[in-house]
Amino acid sequence: MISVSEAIRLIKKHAIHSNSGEVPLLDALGCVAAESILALTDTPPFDNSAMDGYAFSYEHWDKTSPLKIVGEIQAGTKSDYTLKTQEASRIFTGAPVPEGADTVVMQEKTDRKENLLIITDPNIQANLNIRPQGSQTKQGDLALSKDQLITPATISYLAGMGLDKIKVYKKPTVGIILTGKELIKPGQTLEKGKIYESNGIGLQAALRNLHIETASILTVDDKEEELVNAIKKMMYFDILILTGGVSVGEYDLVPAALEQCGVKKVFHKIKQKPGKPIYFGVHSKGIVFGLPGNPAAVMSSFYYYIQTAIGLFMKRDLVKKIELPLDKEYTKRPGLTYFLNGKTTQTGVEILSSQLSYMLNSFAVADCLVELEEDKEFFEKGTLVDVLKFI
Ligand SMILES: Nc1nc2c(c(=O)[nH]1)N[C@H]1C(S)=C(S)[C@@H](COP(=O)(O)OP(=O)(O)OC[C@H]3O[C@@H](n4cnc5c(N)ncnc54)[C@H](O)[C@@H]3O)O[C@H]1N2
Ligand code: MOO
Repeated sequence: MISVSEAIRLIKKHAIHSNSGEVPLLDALGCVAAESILALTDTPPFDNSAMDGYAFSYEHWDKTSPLKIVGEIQAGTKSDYTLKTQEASRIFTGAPVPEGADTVVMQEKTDRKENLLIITDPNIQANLNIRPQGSQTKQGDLALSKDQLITPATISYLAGMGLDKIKVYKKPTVGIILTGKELIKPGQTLEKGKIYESNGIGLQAALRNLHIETASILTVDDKEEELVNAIKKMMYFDILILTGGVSVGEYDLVPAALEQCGVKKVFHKIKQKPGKPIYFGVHSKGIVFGLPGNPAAVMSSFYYYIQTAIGLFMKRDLVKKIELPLDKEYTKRPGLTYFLNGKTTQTGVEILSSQLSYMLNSFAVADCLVELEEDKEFFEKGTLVDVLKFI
């Protein structure tokens, strides 16, 4: 059995590193830009109005007499006239400012009688309510730096500059194999000896949280031939995740089946709780995690180990730990690192009550994993501990 830190070191050594490629803008959500982007055009592309109101030339405005309204410009249209002295144009938010105008007054600050306009606010300033061409980004400016995380706002920003694709570090492809004769789908009637399969959807949800769609999920019986066939079908994924069948019983066939398929074991078993029998291996096209079947072990292994690997593909640090004081004292067995589900509070972190690896009732309401170091047994109230907040 190896330590948690050695397991992380080995995953970092063997996980296949980032691969970049162009993707449609929406698919870049949650990815990191693999190129810097220079603005192709000025944004905004033309001087336009920030308000619904009237455009006029402040410079030539005679405040003692009304302005004459000579036209109207809607957003999406353009004006074909140049305003002369003491002329104004009705204008709407986003519409191009007509030639000859340098200021827009919002309609609430005017009094209009037919086509005559009086500006009622004496404090109007020149250039008010005009959004100048290129005031956000000028053609050729650095619009986005390489290595920037793409958020919904980044996507909107880039689309606003006319981009529909971007080069990013690609998300890994992920396949899942669920093993166990006892598994039936939620929604079916439960027979004695069977349980509802829940790891598959849990892993899919955890992946979707990182904007990764699982390409394929297979459920197989604990039969070597079935398992080998399923593994062979799924070996083209960057990351293959199996659940169940990694312990020591006669029906724990995953490590042997992986070996038959040419997967090279990197480690099997970590000094930790839950998820002690976790398996990690490599083959020419990808990496393989064999997670124990217990649902809490699946979840904590995902957050800690699989997110580390996914982060390497995507050039993102997905396992960010913070230090928080324990709200209450805690005693554990020495010799194993504990990953406990917890809840962050105003003052620190609370370790939730039910922590056995077959139970998810407290994990279901947790917002973090608390990592308690291998060698220590007693943690007094206020001890600073590593906390991995869920994304
Ligand atoms: N003699 C020993 N027995 C066990 C040891 C050990 O060291 N010596 N380790 C225990 C620990 S710790 C764990 S964790 C489990 C891991 O067992 P497996 O990886 O072989 O997993 P299974 O036996 O197939 O399943 C464990 C548990 O999880 C349930 N399960 C499986 N798949 C699903 C699923 N998709 N959805 C929901 N629940 C699932 C399964 O029914 C079992 O109850 O081994 C201990 N034993
Ligand atoms: O490692 Mo197991 O997941 O404790 O039951």
